[in-house]
This record gives sequence, structure tokens and C-alpha cells, in this order.
Amino acid sequence: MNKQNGGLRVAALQIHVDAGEPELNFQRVQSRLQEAASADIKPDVIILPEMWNTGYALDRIGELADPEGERTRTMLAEFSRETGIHAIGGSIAEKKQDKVFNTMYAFDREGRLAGEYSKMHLFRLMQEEKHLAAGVQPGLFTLEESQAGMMICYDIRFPELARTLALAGAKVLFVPAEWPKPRLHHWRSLLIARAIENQMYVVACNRTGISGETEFFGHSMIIDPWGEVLAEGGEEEEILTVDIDLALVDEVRGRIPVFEDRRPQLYRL
Ligand SMILES: O=C(O)CCC(=O)C(=O)O
Repeated sequence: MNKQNGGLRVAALQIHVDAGEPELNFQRVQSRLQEAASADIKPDVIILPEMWNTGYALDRIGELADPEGERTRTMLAEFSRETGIHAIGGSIAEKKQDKVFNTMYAFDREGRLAGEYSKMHLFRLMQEEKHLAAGVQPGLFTLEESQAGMMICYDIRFPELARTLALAGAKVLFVPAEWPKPRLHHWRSLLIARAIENQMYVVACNRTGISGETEFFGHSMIIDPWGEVLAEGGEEEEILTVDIDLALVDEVRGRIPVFEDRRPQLYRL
């Protein structure tokens, strides 16, 4: 792996989340982060799943959410600073004034906040819109020398957002999720489509386990800009680690110049 030239080792922490139990979830995440950081193949970037602090305990989300994300940000910043690993902090329930957002943070190797993003598209099938506030700003951040995009779970059904991030320079898209059964086919197809159409890496981390009636299937995925699945999780907890090479994005975009061939001025009726 050529680290000078866009080589990065990424790890998705596919874990269980206890709905309504932030203490348990913080303990689990801290111990899995340490496990991943001390593995023989130490990653450069780690991503966690969606809403890992509270899960979907939506009826109590106001009292459970992390005020201003303070606790989460302190923990992740410390982790990144101590280990030199970029932390894509999944997303968490973050309380801001009287609203709760589903927010993800990206910390660089020095523990500085490089970017944050709050989920824009709230998933009505799980009544998110009744309990959460929607973000209004796309999430782009600098990862080493490149740009990276952030989307959360249901967001992947909206190709416009991924395209906006790609047009702004994103070469890799990070996607934390709590994507439940039975829509595995949608999850896989949408992630692969976002990678192919935008000729970018997609690193998606889904939770495992059961919460109430809802079962989550894991199947975290790391996909290259050709749409090839480099790694895919099973249904249990695991750490998925893969080397990616961001230089491949330029190569693929050069071979099939989709971004030069687009004709957005014609895409209207
Ligand atoms: O779009 C889907 O099928 C799942 C989305 C979801 O579970 C979420 O955004 O939390």
C-alpha cells in the first residue's frame, strides 16, 4: 500500500447497539476502538455505525441524546490524538438546544474535528421525522490530501446528495447505518450504485443485533470505484479491514470520463 499516494487502511466496526443504553454503548465502542487500534494491521481510518450512543430509543431521545455531542467528541478526539487514527464517529443522537440531530463527526489523526454532518433525509418508516431534526448542510471533509463525503443510512436512497459530494471532490463516501432486515438487497444495490455512478469508494458500516422488533443484518461493505465489493461483513459483530487506494478514483474517472460527459444543462423537461 502506498500511503504517500492515497493508500489508506480503513476499518468498519460492525457492532451491536443497545437501544436506550448510552453507558453500555460507550463502553462497547471504547473497547472496540482500542481493539481495532491495537490490531496487527492498524487502520488509518475507523468508522462506527449510525446512532451508536442511543440506538433508536426515539421516544426518550431528548433525554438520552448527547448535549452538543460533547461526550462523544471528547472521546473520539482523544482516541484519534492518542492512536493517530482518523475517527469517523458513526453518527450519534446529538442534542442542540431543544432539538435532536442524527450527527456524524470526522476527526483527523491529531484529534481535530475535520467535519460534521447531520442526516438530511429522515426515515419516516421509523418515524424519525417525529423525533429528530433534519440537517441542512452536506458533509464534506479533508481526509489526508483528499476530499471525503458523509451520508447516513436512508440518505443513500438519494443519489443527488452523493453526486453533489462527488462534484465537490469527494473520492470516498462514509456511510454509518442502522439498516434493518429485510432490505438487504436495497442496501447492497444502493451502495454499489453510489460507488459506480460516482466512481468513488464507499465505506459503509451497519450495526448488528436486535432492538425490540427490529433486526439488523450487519453486512457492512467496502466498495471500490469500479463497484467491486472489497469486503462485506456477515450478520455478527466484526471489524472489517481493507486497504484502499484513492489514486484509483482518478484512474477510473480517467478511463470512463463520466464527470466530463455529464450534460446537466439537458437534464430538465
Ligand atoms: O432506507 C431504508 O430502507 C432504511 C433506512 C434506515 O433504516 C434509516 O435511515 O435509519
